[in-house]
Amino acid sequence: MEYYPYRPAIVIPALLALGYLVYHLLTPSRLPKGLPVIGLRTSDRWFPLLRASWRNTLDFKAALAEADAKYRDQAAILPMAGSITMIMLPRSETQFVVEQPDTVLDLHSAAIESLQIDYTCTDPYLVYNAVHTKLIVTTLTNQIGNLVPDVADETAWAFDKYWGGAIAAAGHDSPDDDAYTEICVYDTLRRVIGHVTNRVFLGAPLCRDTALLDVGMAYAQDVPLMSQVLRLIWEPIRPVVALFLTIPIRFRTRAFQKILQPEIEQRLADFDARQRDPEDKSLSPERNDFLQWTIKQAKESGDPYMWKPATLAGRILLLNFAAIHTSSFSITGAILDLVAGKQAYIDELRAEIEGVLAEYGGQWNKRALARMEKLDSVMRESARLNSFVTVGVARAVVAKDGITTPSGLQIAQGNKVVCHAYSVLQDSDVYPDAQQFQPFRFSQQREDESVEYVKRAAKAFATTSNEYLAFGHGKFACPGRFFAANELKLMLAHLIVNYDLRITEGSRPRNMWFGLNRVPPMEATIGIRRRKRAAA
Ligand code: HEM
Repeated sequence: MEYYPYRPAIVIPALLALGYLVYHLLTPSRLPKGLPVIGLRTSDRWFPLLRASWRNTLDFKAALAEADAKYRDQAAILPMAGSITMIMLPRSETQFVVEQPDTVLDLHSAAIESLQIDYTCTDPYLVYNAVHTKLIVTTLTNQIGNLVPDVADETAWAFDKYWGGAIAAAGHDSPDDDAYTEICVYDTLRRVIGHVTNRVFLGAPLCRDTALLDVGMAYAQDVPLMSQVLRLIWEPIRPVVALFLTIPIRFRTRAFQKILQPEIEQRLADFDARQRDPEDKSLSPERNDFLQWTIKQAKESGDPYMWKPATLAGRILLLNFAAIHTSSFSITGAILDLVAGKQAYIDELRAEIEGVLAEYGGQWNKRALARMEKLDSVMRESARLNSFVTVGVARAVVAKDGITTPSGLQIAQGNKVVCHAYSVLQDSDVYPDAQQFQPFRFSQQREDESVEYVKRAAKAFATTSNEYLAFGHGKFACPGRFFAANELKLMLAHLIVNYDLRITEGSRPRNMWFGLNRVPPMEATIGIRRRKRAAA
């Protein structure tokens, strides 16, 4: 009993707590002085920043409402537990942020910190040297048209597997059965998206390897979760704690690499053989998918590290991380919005899709998709209402001398700035009746011929602006957005033409908040049945 205070279970946490306090007292704050703090109450006399940060973390929606009500036109400090304290700039300065070069305000440094890449990525160099992003901007975006038949084929196959399969399993697949089958929107759609997106990343048959997709999805779930936990841990001990916390991530990365290894080795051997003899008829034709483009890019770099199977597989895993959750959230939101809307919306969409497709002989292609402006409008309107981006264009101040904003605020190196996104997307001065889902809001604006063409075209799903940060904005806006827009539109069109959705007008399950982000209700279910006389 007399040794009680010296027990390790007491001494170690006490020392850690003391170290934490000393470390913070000795580390000078880099935040600008005199800025108001979002989430702060006048009664907060002790640890005001800490208390504000917990308040904001527990109710980030309320923090954003306060930011919008009080600090629309002035900068404010936005503390969050487990995140570097952010500086939220006034709405008028979003354009200033997106115009800064990455030597001044950097997206990558912000993302590396936010996702704790040094711990959550088994090879952080893949992110520090993100050459796959260049391939998205160039090759993937240029190939969208050529990839449409593959995307259409995989979409049809995957919907048949998950939606058709659920209908059959419920015993409702006979032609005269009118009953609806209940399916979970997010769970089925993330699988459909996993197959379709990996058709483009890896080609068939690998894109149908459910073990590969499961590992990729689990990795994409682990990274945001673990990075959130890691950011809560005191920096000096974080590397040690991370060794244990990231075991599942290392396990999944290894499993992903192992599944891909034979394919990568075969492709590398074929690539070399083709280089030696381009006329070699014994080789199968060169594939047109992301893995193949990455191999070519790696070989052109001349650096053997770049074509190591682990490097190539690591890049595909990172792409799965960037593409699948974002796209799944987006289409889940759109389906839930449509189901909670009116049958007339679906009828109008079907008329557009079937009309345009008939003009192209029933064949999907990029031009046909571009002409489906109502479909495009539904995706943009749903992203406006449900975007996971709540504070946008997060950038780390990397310039040695910091930056001075247009309003004269001096922000030192090492800080992170963010801009208003959610409150703008939900602002009725910007989007009239902003709380309402108006599926054809943007297609109606595009029809208005009194407005010049460029401004009308700027209402397309993938077009970004200061008022529409769902894909970010400026030079570092999401590079995959043009591909995502095409893929998601094709999927939505496919399901609208081939399935009936049970409309539950006015009752849409609410989105959820996960730290800084908003995500769709992942358990939400809807009623579906195969449409009679399906046309596509
Ligand atoms: C609806 C689907 C998608 C949404 C809503 C979305 C959204 C975003 C956002 C908000 C950013 C950060 C931009 C910024 O901070 O300014 C981003 C970055 C990124 N996205 Fe997407 N994304 C989607 C689909 C995709 C797809 C399909 C790919 C890959 C093919 C992709 C690849 C990336 C990459 C690599 C980055 C980082 C860019 C960089 O490091 O410069 N995204 N995305």
